[in-house]
Amino acid sequence: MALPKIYVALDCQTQEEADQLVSRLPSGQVGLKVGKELFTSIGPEWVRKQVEQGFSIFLDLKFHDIPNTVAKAVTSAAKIGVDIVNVHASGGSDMMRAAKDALEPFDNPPLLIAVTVLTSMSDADLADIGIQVTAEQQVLNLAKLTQKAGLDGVVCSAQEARMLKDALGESFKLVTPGIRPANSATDDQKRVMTPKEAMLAGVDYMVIGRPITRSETPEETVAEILASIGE
Ligand SMILES: O=c1ccn([C@@H]2O[C@H](COP(=O)(O)O)[C@@H](O)[C@H]2O)c(=O)[nH]1
Repeated sequence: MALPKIYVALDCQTQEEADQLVSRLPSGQVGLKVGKELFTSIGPEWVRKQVEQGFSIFLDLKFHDIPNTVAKAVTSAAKIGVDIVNVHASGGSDMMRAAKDALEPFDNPPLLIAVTVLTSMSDADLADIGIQVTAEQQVLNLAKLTQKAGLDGVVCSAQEARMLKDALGESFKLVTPGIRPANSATDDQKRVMTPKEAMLAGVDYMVIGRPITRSETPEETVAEILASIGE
């Protein structure tokens, strides 16, 4: 079954807040992205419950560790029944291959995606950590490494989407946070695009958090965003 185009980032602290938000989202039209904040607060049981209720889940824990540890972590994620799980591409080829191999025994494994350069980082931020190429070049380098390791795609900014589709093919999946409807605050995101621009650039799945979760009327904001991308 096709996965939803938009995953709502449920960045909150408590089960009550998460339940309240989920109750205002149209199931079947959007997926849920569970990241470090919520997962560390309330754990896998709540995520399993959302899977049982029919939500598609992107478990965004960005595993980055030695190959054995990451392989075991993605196995645990697949057992929860999530549709997308991710690792950091900068963990290297051996780590990414170990994660991919760990998903082999599953009949219906999640998409395995690698984070390239966080959408909150600019060229200057990369220079600060000793990376002397542009964010765009580093995204391309890590995306090539990811594809060679056999993963399904990458997390990147929608700004890099067209370049990656041209270089790596249409079937290589692109998952893009840093999505901001026109006139929304960019917050801590530095490489951003609107939902419509992202769709035109060829993005497969968009992650949108605060523009929806901070809205007084999240259901209406989701409806407006879906309409803007023709969904
Ligand atoms: O490069 C990345 C990787 C992950 N994220 C996550 O996506 C959401 C974005 O939330 P917004 O409120 O729409 O900014 C958040 O959960 C991040 O952890 C990312 O932003 N960039």
